[in-house]
Amino acid sequence: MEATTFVLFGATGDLAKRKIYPALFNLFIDQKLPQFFSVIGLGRRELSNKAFQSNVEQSLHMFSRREATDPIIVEQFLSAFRYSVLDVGHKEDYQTLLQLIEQQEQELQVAPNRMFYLSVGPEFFETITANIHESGLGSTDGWRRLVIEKPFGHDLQSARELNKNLSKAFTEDEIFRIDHYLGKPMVQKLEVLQKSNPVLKALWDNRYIANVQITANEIVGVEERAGYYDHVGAVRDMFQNHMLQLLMMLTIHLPNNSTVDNVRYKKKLVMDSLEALRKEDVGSHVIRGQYAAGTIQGEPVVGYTSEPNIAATSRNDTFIAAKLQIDDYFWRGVPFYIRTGKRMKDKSTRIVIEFKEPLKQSGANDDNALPNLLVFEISPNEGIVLQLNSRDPLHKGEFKPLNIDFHESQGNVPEAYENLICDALQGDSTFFAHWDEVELSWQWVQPILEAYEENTVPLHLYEAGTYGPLESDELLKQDGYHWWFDESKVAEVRTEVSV
Ligand SMILES: NC(=O)C1=CN([C@@H]2O[C@H](COP(=O)(O)OP(=O)(O)OC[C@H]3O[C@@H](n4cnc5c(N)ncnc54)[C@H](OP(=O)(O)O)[C@@H]3O)[C@@H](O)[C@H]2O)C=CC1
Ligand SMILES: O=C1O[C@H](COP(=O)(O)O)[C@@H](O)[C@H](O)[C@H]1O
Repeated sequence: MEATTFVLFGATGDLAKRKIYPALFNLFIDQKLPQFFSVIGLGRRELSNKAFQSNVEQSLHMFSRREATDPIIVEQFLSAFRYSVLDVGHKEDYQTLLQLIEQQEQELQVAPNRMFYLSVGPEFFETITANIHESGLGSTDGWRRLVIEKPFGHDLQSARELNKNLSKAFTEDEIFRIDHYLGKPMVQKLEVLQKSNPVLKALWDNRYIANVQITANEIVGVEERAGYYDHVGAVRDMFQNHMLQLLMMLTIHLPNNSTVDNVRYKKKLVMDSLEALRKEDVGSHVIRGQYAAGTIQGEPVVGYTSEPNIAATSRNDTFIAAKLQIDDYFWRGVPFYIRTGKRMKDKSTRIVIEFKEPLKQSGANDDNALPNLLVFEISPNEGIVLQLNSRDPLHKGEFKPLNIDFHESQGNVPEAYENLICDALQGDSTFFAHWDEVELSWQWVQPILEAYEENTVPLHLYEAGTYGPLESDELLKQDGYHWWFDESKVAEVRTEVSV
């Protein structure tokens, strides 16, 4: 891997501490960092290199999946870290930074490859990229890359504005937009599983698939993020980015030897084929929810509007469920149900593919036959389950579901940020969001944002510790389906199964 200077804006922040340093450490242990690799951390507060290194070390002890117990290894890792004071609006700080980077590149005699990682609030993105451009930091003989964190805009118009401004300093090929769901190992496997397994490939369309359910349930509430969350809600925080990315990754049809460009092109095709939602139809396709007080894992929790720093009158959404249709050759007629919410009963991110039931249609004695399901468990555990119908040896003539269940051992699974940072260092943008996808995603959700803004869609309260408003069940019920694996339904299925 080529020599790299990793320039980290926001080096004293939460994301750096919880995700970026642990990811770099794990990559270091796995020998996946370039031989010549240095990190320059930036922030407004004054810190010596030593104090910065000590903060980084602390974050490893708190958040790394691998223990940072060997002092020699930890010392080697930390020796790559330097700190420089930078206020994003102070042009002179960029000159100091440039001198520091050039001095290091010369001392080490390495190529001037620079990766600028913006782990700061989105309000700084434009100022920082403009200053990188003007200061000469971006004028390098080596490569330069920009890594940015979501949110990429607040709506369609602001996203376009942001992109226009970023494009003044970096080309699309140089911009790596992180969507951490694309770094999750199971999401990265979706592409390979589908394109490299004829058995799945053959079933991957509307002839065999009845419906698809994509769920990201969270137990946590708004936590300390009121200032951010109360302005974005579930639709912007999770749906526009992570959930639509999951939809794209699942539904693209790729050739065996697909390239980054294929993946991006096919994702764009999916988004282009999504049936547009008219503002007046949002009420019949989208369920908006907000959590009320309830009980989670035996503990009482307050409702959203009683959370610290949330106004008692807030109508912000903490839950969304939506029905989408892709109008293309492969998926026409297959409903995709997507939901995500905070303060739900359990933490689970999964995709369930429910297959059609030709047996039912043939009039066979199939009262206890369940549909075939293929389940991708994304988190907290990673696994794949295939539910088939088998013969019940005790009750001849009846079916007995059989689950083929593979779960990855958790210790072996790299964190999303490890995968993504490693890819960005190699210049591989397969698992980063291209501007086309981002723009089309905002375009699709824009009528929802407007309907919410105009309050033309009901806001359903749901008790914390449940699976969201009952209306979300109705969304599927009207098509003859139900959400799989909500706990009560699992119990139902298990009763049928446990003979
Ligand atoms: N935390 C998380 O889990 C996630 C965060 N994100 C995104 O990552 C980004 C960073 O979030 P997070 O780490 O939580 O934010 P924090 O508020 O914890 O950190 C912000 C960082 O920005 C620096 N900063 C603030 N103002 C300035 C300034 N004027 N000049 C220079 N540096 C400044 C701060 O350093 P100092 O005070 O020293 O100046 C600090 O290092 C955001 O875009 C967020 O949306 C995305 C997904 C998850
Ligand atoms: O991006 C975000 O994701 C987290 C959920 O991520 P996960 O990896 O734990 O599933 C969510 O809590 C947060 O609100 C959102 O900003």
